[in-house]
Amino acid sequence: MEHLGQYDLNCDLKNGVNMCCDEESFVKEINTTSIEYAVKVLLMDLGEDINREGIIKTPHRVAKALFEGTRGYKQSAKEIVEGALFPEAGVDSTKVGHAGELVIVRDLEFYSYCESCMLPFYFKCHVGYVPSGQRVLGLSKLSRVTNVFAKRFQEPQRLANEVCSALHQGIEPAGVAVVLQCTHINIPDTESNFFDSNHKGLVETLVSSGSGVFENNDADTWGDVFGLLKVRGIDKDKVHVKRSLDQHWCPSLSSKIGEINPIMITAVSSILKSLGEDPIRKELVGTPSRYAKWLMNFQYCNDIYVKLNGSLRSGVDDSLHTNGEVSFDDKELHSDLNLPFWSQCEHHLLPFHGVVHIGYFIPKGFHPVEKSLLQSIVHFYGFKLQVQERLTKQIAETVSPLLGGNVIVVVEASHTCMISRGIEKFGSNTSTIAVLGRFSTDLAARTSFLESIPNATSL
Ligand SMILES: Nc1nc2c(ncn2[C@@H]2O[C@H](COP(=O)(O)OP(=O)(O)OP(=O)(O)O)[C@@H](O)[C@H]2O)c(=O)[nH]1
Ligand SMILES: [Zn+2]
Repeated sequence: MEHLGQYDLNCDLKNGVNMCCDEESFVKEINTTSIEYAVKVLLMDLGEDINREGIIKTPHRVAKALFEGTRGYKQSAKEIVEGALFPEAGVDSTKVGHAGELVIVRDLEFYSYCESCMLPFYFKCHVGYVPSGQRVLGLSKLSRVTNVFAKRFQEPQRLANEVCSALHQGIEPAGVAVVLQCTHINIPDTESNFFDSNHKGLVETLVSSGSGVFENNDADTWGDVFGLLKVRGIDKDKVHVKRSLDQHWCPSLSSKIGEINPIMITAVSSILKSLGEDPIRKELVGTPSRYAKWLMNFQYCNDIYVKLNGSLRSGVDDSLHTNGEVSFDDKELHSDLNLPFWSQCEHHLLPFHGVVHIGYFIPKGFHPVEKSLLQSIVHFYGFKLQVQERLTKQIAETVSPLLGGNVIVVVEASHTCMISRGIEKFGSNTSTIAVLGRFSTDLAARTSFLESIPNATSL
């Protein structure tokens, strides 16, 4: 069990500005100039034209998103709790000092910012407490207090400790228990495991924190918590597991950084400072390099032949080009499904990721095109500053001459910019289609391809 850091409730009050205001007034309160300047430096270092249509407003959007995503630094957990404690006697309040029964709110969904790589990470929070002093807290405040600490640069264990400690100090209950299920995007290292089909696109971790009657991992009270979390597949052995120090949560901590332009590192450090963070705080020391390295994955490069070192031709069975002589009746529909991709939304510099499905006709008895070649093309267009419609079109236009001119490409993706901020629609995802040749006129062909796409479990 991690030691509960004595959370300093008063630090909030020093600069506690109630930032639960609407977006308009929020935007007026922040000064985005320095972050916008730093984002322009980063975009230029990626080889981008900062005046091009899709990204001219990106520096402002990124600044706004970062301020929104870290507004917890300016919010006060103490104020949220103070106004929402209600008198309520427990069932057996005659027994002196009876603590009362567990109250737990489950399945609260949030995004926080990873302090190691500055990418948003998703977490599901289950937070409970055992009331004492015949008072209960307004249920929504358990979520609001969690959000104060979520909207910061965080690491899962510290996040759980801070939520637990702030609630304990605010409610003065018999004890608080917090369990977080955290998920972090994990893109392949564009050098090493680019095509590793076992690559896990998301990494997960489970953490907990307890105070008072939950201070001890083996306390009976944890039994009640896990009794109510069992239905979510969460049990004690998975949560109260001792993690070795080198078991990194953030995938960027286990990948080599290599050469990073110091100008980019300075720009990212200035972004952290503008957000009120301290870039020399030990957990943040390597973060500017790691974030710059992430961005370098999406460097501007338009020469697919260079990038795919000429393999565009070698993986193709030339007979696919004898389309003229082979009638469509002698062709069969071929589907290459679930080609993973990761990309970066050019509007917010936030990842969107998912799968690409490619359909085309091949003469009966001929070999389909190497899947790895199609995967290279998908990665080539994915690892750019993109919008999903353009990505879909570029893939279709590039594979079409290789696949005989009749292609359909479907991209299914989840956009971090629509889930972790702005409209915050958890679980939403976007599908886009591009069709060329026969697929643009033949509904039956499109339908039979779309029917071959498996139900996306989670994107
Ligand atoms: N068509 C399309 N839009 C995208 C894609 N990725 C992000 N966007 C959208 O880009 C738009 C940018 O809109 P703006 O109003 O300039 O920026 P914003 O204020 O951050 O927008 P919100 O996300 O609505 O808060 C948003 O509506 C995003 O959803 C994409 O791949 N395709
Ligand atoms: Zn991270």
